[in-house]
Amino acid sequence: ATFTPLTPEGEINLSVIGPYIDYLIEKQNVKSIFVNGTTGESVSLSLAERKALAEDWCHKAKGKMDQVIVHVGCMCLRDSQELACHAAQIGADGIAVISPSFFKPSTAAFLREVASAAPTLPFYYYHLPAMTGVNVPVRDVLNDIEELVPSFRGIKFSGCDLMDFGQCVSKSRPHWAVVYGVDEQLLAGLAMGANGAVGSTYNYVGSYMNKLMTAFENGDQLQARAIQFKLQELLSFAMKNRFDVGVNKQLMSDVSGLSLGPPRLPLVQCPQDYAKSIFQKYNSLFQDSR
Ligand SMILES: CC(=O)N[C@@H]([C@@H](O)[C@H](O)[C@H](O)CO)[C@@H](O)CC(=O)C(=O)O
Repeated sequence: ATFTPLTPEGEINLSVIGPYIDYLIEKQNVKSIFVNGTTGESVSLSLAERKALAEDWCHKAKGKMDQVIVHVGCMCLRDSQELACHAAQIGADGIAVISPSFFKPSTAAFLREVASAAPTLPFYYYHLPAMTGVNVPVRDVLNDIEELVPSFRGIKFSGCDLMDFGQCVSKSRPHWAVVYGVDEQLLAGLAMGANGAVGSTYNYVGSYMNKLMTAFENGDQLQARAIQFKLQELLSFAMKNRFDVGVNKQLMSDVSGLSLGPPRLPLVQCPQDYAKSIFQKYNSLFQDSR
């Protein structure tokens, strides 16, 4: 899940996107990206900014990355449809939609209507209950979902309810992706059957977490756990203080050397002292990961 590069003045900074893609591929072994999601501060961006970013990510990742999934969720159905239609025009590999969260849905009709604006694009439902407050079990959303949304191809599950996640895996079809999005417990998601991962921390621990996935596939639980525990140690250090997109983005800038800029209000920039201490913690845990 990519961060959105901003200039120090807070404007979107497209000049960073090319080097950012190269960094992810070369240093983190990350082959696919999820843009304009939570990490990308999509809810703080205008439609015009989201379109410009999506276009640039798709254009610059072409021939380099396997997939660019564009998140098009908005509070307003018409806005989501406009972004979905735009994603199809710019050659995105798929779209994802988070549930609207002010007026909370009781059916999957919103998903159906967004998907219908880009019927040829693979469609993913993005579940993030801690942020949206939409706690409808995803296993229920999946009932007859392909009749409702013929382009449905999977779930990005960023919740902690592993029973619900397991039920999604159990109900999934072979052509779906069921990817897990709580990085600090990816191993549990893999044990439950996740066939991929999307998350913010893979920006700077991607190569490491790829090793976790390989260890898991090889049945090396001790190695997989050791890697998971390191990420947990970094995040529990950060969460004791503050760990939001502002802090996360600063850490990525420090690790990668890319100038990702500040977050946009209402998020605020990470204080310098704190940025230093979290970067030190990162280096003490992951110095061999870059
Ligand atoms: C709430 C939140 O931001 N969750 C992150 C996680 O990667 C999260 O930052 C990580 O697990 C640390 O808690 C992702 O699930 C979000 C994500 O993939 C996105 O940017 O759309």
